[in-house]
Amino acid sequence: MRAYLYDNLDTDCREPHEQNPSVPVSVEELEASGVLYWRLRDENFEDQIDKICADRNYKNRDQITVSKEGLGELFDAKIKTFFAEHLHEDEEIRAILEGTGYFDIRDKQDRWVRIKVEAGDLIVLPAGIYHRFTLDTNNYLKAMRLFKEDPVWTPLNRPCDENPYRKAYLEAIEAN
Ligand SMILES: CSCCC(=O)/C(O)=C/O
Ligand SMILES: [Fe+2]
Repeated sequence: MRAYLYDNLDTDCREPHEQNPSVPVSVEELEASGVLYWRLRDENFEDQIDKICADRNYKNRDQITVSKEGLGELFDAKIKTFFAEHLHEDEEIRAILEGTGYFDIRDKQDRWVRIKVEAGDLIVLPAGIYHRFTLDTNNYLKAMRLFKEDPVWTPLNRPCDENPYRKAYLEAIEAN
């Protein structure tokens, strides 16, 4: 995982969009925005996932392959939905199994922070954070999705600042 400020250029979102010079964002700075990150080791990948699930009460899991082959005729629509700035009323928890991609999150100052993920990365985006996702130019990512009960992945597109989960998120990071 590597995180940095996004350059905000209006070109292909699958390009890196790293500023020049780059402005790196640390795991601690991501945590200040409520984003959690783990690096999972190959040797005991499953054990580490199981432990995080037990600690954080994630009871269920499934997998998604974000690629033309994996999503078939839904591919174009899904890619568009993923990259529209949105929030969810539950955490978005993804363990990357194969491939690469970018999660962009809005930090406390409402700047886009780009998080490059690859196999072995586990990321938790809190409920209420504005974010988006895109593949990179490799056009392939396979992820495990973890959730507590039933998944609540309905994307609520910005603006939805009156949403109670948005308000709770802002209060939580201010208190942080
Ligand atoms: C990498 S999983 C697909 C992206 C997704 O589920 C989502 O909600 C993006 O914000
Ligand atoms: Fe999302």
